[in-house]
Order: sequence, then structure tokens, then C-alpha cells
Amino acid sequence: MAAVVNGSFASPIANADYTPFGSADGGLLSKVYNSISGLSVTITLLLILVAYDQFKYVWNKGSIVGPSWKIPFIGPFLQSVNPKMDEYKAKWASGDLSCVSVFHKFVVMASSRDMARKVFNSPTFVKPCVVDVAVKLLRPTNWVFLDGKAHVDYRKGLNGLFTRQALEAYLPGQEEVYDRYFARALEISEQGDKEKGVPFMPFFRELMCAVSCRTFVGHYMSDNAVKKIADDYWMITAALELVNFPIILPFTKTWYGKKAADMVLEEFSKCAAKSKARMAVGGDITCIMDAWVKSMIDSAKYNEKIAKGIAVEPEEKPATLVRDFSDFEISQTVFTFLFASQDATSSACTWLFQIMADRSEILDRVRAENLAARNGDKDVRFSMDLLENLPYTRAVVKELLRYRPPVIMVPYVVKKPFPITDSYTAPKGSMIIPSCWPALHDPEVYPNPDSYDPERWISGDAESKSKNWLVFGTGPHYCLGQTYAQLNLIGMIGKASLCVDWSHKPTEKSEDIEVFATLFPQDHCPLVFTERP
Ligand code: HEM
Repeated sequence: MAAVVNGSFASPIANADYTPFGSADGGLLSKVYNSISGLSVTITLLLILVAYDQFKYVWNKGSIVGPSWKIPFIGPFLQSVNPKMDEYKAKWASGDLSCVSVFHKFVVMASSRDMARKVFNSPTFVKPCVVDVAVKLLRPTNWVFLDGKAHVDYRKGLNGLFTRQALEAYLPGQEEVYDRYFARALEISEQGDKEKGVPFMPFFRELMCAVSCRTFVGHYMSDNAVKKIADDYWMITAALELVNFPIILPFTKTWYGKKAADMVLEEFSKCAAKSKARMAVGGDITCIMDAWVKSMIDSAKYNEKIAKGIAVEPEEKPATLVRDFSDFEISQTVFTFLFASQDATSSACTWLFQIMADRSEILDRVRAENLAARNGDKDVRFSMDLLENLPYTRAVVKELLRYRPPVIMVPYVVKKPFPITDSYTAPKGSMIIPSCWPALHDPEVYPNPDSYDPERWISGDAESKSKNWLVFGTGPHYCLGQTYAQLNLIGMIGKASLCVDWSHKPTEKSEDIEVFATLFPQDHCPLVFTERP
């Protein structure tokens, strides 16, 4: 009978029946021989795998720019763990289409404006790609993972939450938050180092989270819960690394991220229940949840009348008919708004305060415009008319978003072979990443692209270059919150200019960009806030 061979791979020469040098009971020579042959099999196997990995990479790479070979298996994994802005810029400069391969993932970077637009606008071939852990945090049933018609239909039901009328209803809640947080900024500076300033980036993250929570769920959430979400949200961002261990292990970043996400989902569910109760008795709209619940109530009433054969005037028909959503479904969807906005708006807010402090003549113009629009009374509250009639402040915000776009690229996944050019087809399963930065820094479209110049939106022709304006993406997944996001930044900086003074305490890292999901100044923006006389 053949002796038992250890391991799952049973090489014929590792079988003890074959005993050229030793006795059948397995002498020393036989053991050495067996281990050598085991080793050579392992090495051979490894070499085959390395060769396959390289061959597959070269095959996928085809005619586009990229390293001619990859570091076996891992590729530039270490670079991707700690991404550097300069490395991204070098990659974008290397070609309209370029590639890398990290582990088994083949990644195509679409850098030029036209290549990026082509990806954004090709839903037949691509869909947004989120890191695996995002599915665990947002839950697989979340609407953001829908594709094609199902996505378009779901999104239609959300459009009503971002109309002009709806956005107007959220303004009082937002302004309340700014009142409180500007007062806190003064306290922080009062207690902090006045020479070096206090790095305000974490504060701005909390501020943006608080504004979002008020906008999304109004007063259904306590201030303490808002604070807890703001405090814990960075754990969600930290969990969203490109490559994560497939299982969530206790006390790892993904574990803390999941705990924070579960807490947010639970809080939002409670808010949905409260909103339903209040709106059922005719409450007015104060936040996004109210607006959504109201559209459910209106749709249900309309459907009921139709079912009963009651005549309904055409103007009574809701703009979009939506079904009823459970508290948890509402919570999941509203969580995607927080998820999509938190890092991007925190980045924009941080740079905006830094850039205004460094350019006092621009800030003075913002202040003058805001005071004039309020007829000289700085305490006039937000309204859509007010926010829409601040052309210079708007230019300041648009230029900020061009100069330091919070989202520099958006990962998509290729659903079926994607012939992106005549000579290159991105393979199915690869990741394809349209980049927003290069289009927004194209010197032919935005002269002196690395200088911050709001004037290009006033007397220049930047406004007409809409093809390059990729700050909010384009195509079927373009940012749902783009109008809200811009108005919010306009309102925030205009109000800040009237309520407080602030100065920047620059360091040698102030202009260096840190990439943490979005972009931040590497020194986290040391500022000192003071009362306005
Ligand atoms: C300055 C702030 C913001 C920036 C720069 C930004 C940018 C983006 C970008 C680049 C995309 C991907 C678009 C695409 O794939 O074509 C996106 C998607 C999205 N954004 Fe924003 N965003 C911001 C704020 C917000 C806010 C405040 C909200 C919600 C209130 C929001 C909600 C969304 C949603 C829901 C999506 C996914 C849409 C879909 O898949 O259909 N964003 N955003």
C-alpha cells in the first residue's frame, strides 16, 4: 500500500512507493530528497504564478501607459496605502489613459478631460465602484449600489428633496448651526495658542457634519447625537481604505467604522419614525427627511383617490410618485447623503477658510457683497433669494472647488469589455478611475490653473467651460447634492465674513496637500478666530 503523503499536493515523486535512494520505510536520504522535490515544486509553482501575474498585467495593459512589469502580486500596494498628491499628478501626466495593477486588481486611470467624461457617461459599460467595506457599512441593499434603470428610477424619487423650494426650507436649520459653531470657534481660539493658532480641520469636519445632520434630519436628533456622529465619523472615513482585510476583525479600523455606521443608521431610523409621526399630522418641512416623508404621504393620498375612482386635478398629482419607505430604508438613504457629503464638504470648508485668510482683499469683497445684499444689516437671515444673489461669493466658492477639488477622482468598475478608444478596450472587472483634477487644472481652459483667481468666474470665461467642470462628476451618477453643497458653502463663508474675523498661521506645510479620502492642507489649517469689532 502506498505510504500517506503529507499535504494536499501529491507529487508522484513525493510518493514513498518510489524509493531510489533510501529504504521503503523512509531513510534520511529519502526524506532529504522528498523535501528538495517539495521545495522545487513550490518554487516552480510560484514562478508559474509570477509569470501568469505578469502576463495578465501586460495583456490587460495593452497599448496604454504603465510600468512595463508589476511588482509580483502586490503591485504598488504600499503607495496606495499612503497616497501622495505628487504621485497622482505624475500618473495623470503620464498619459490620457494609464494603468497600474494592485494585487489582482487592474486599474485604468482616465486622466484627460475627454477620457474622464467618456467613463462618466458610459453607464452601459461601467458603474460606480465602492471599496468592499463600503457595502458592509452602507448595507448591500442600499440604493447607491443600484445600476441602470433601477438606479435612475430610485434617483428620480430623491430629486424632489433638492428642489429650490425644498432647499429653502432647510436654511434656518443650517444657519442655527453656523451661529453656534462660529461662537465655539471664538472660544477655541480664546483658549488656544494665539501665536501658532489651532489646527481647525477637525473642527470644520465636525461643523460640516452638524450642518449635514440638521439639513438631513432637522431637530429629530439631539445635539448630543449630532456631536457623537461628528466625533465618530472620521472612523467611517478611515475604514474606507482601498484594500481591506475581507473580514471585519474586532478592534480594527473597519470594525470601528462599522460600529460608527451602525450607530448613525440607528439614529437616522429613529429620526425617520419621528418625522413620519410629525408629518402625518400636517407638520411643515424642516429637513430632507420631512420632505421625503411628505412626498410619500402625498403620493399615497393621490394613489388612494385614483384607486377609489375619485377625479383628481392634474396639478394635484405629485411631481414624482414615490412608494412608502420603511424607517430603516429612509435611514440607509439619508446615510448615503452624509457619506457622500461629509469628506467633500469638510475639505472645501477647510480650504475656503485658509484661502480667505491668506487673501484679505478677496475676503473684504465677500464681506462687502454680503453686507450690501443684506441692506447693511448683518443679522438678516438666509433665504434662497439672498444666497442666489451673491455673484462674487459664488465665484469665490466655484474657484475654490476648481482649485482644490475635494473629489479628485471617482472609481468605477468595468461591467463588460469597454472599448474606451479605438485602440484600447478596458477589460471586464477592471477598475477605471475618471480623474477630475486634470480637467480642472488644464492651462488651456483655466489660464494659470495653479493660482486661485475668482475673477476668472466674473470677467473671465471660466463659466462657459462646462465640459471641464468635473467637480461633481457628470452622467447618470453626477452629484445629487451639488446645488445644495455650493449654496451651503456660499452661505457659510458669507455669514462667517460678517460674524467673525480669522487669521491663518501658515506653516511650511500649509500649501502641501494631504490626501485623506479628499484633500486637506497637511498642517490641518492653523487659524485664530477673533470677534469682529
Ligand atoms: C463640495 C461638496 C461635494 C462634492 C465635491 C461632491 C462630488 C461628488 C462627485 C464627484 C460624485 C460622483 C459623481 C459621478 O460619479 O459622476 C458625487 C456623487 C454623489 N453625491 Fe456629491 N459631492 C459633494 C457634496 C454632496 C452633498 C452635500 C450631497 C448630499 C446632500 C451629495 C450627494 C451625492 C450623492 C447621493 C452621490 C451619488 C449619486 C448617484 O450615484 O446617483 N454630495 N458627489
